[in-house]
Amino acid sequence: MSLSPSPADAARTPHLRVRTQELADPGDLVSLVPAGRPAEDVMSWVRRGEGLVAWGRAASIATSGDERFADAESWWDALVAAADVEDEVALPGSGLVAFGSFSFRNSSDEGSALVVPEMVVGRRGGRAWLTTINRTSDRLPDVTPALAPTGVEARDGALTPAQWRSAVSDAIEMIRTGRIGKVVLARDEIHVADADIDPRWLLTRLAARYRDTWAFAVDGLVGATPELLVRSEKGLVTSRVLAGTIRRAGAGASSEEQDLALAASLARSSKDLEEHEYAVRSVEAALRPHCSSMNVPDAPFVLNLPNVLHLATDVSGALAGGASSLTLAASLHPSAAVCGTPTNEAALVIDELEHMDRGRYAGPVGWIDAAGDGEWGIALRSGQIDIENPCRIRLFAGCGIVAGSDPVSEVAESVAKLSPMREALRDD
Ligand SMILES: C=C(O[C@H]1C=CC=C(C(=O)O)[C@@H]1O)C(=O)O
Repeated sequence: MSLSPSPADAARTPHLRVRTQELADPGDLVSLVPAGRPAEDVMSWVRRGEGLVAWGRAASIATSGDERFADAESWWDALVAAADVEDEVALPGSGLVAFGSFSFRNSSDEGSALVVPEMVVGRRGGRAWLTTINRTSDRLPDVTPALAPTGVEARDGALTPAQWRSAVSDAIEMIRTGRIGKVVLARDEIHVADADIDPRWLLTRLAARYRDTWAFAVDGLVGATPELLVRSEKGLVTSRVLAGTIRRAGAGASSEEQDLALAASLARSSKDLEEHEYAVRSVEAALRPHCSSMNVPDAPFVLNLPNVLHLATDVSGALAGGASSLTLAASLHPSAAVCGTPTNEAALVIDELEHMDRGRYAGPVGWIDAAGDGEWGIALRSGQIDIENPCRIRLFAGCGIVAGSDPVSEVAESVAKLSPMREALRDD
């Protein structure tokens, strides 16, 4: 997987002592994260009660720029080579793991990070485990309830909704003149509480309400993404591609009949099918060089979330060449689900029209283990807690724009995509 580290790198590489032991069912994973940790030291990757939660910081690297993925991977390879690991569970995600979050753009002012926690609790297929890293105690901390944010006030981010709607109109014009085929435009909003925001509160609410998403937290970035950029496990690579969205009638209000009608209209919408096709093709093109064979379904299915329905395609492949999950995530980023087609021109349009640095929103977020296996989502439906001022969180949402898009509907779709985080910040 990697070249041996140079003697100078080896001298700088921390020597981690890692122990994984089987655990009796620990109950709800998110509620195990202890109170009082800074937001940047709380980690999660949980879906339907399974996955990983972690806390503390045994080692970490901050990277940025064009080489952010490669630099993080070299650091990780050196760390793995130097670690002393005893792992009685031997499942993907047991033993040594790092959680990562990477900026959307090479030029972002917000860096990227890989963090190796001090304690990890995992559950998979009914088995649970505890991993400790450079710790002598293997006692789980006491469970303490998460704290609801109070006094939360919201304000516009870089653009007001009206300004963003006009940016969407400009994008549609650029598409009609043939400059690009598709672009994904995002907007942000700022929420400020009157005390530090507890990431455990957000995770608990997101994991309970959005069970088909991955509730993640890495380095202060917290969210519930429905989109799996890549999972790589024991030679099998999978990716869940989403693009093309319809709003549901209202939280909990939709009847089964309404949902079926909405799903049928989404599955027939030529505008959404076009938007989706761009995203699937970009994922297929990025994965193909790493796979000996691939399965790309001809037609999408409809993924039903509490706030929206999405067109979804599960792409899979047999890994050839042994790239790590992080290398695969780097090759896939940015897919047309978050950038556009053609990629470079769409990225320029994003710069021209969004007027903001996306930071880590829409970048890869997830985890990697010592074998290189891991799961990387796209950081959607999320917010970045400000590490300097943890009372403040910046939320994001974006929408794929194609020739047939309507600016007013796109603003409404962005509101629906902001709703999981807006609701998670409430105390009711
Ligand atoms: C960019 C976002 O969603 C993407 C993923 C699924 C559906 C999308 C859409 O229909 O526009 C977007 O491509 C976001 O949620 O911020």
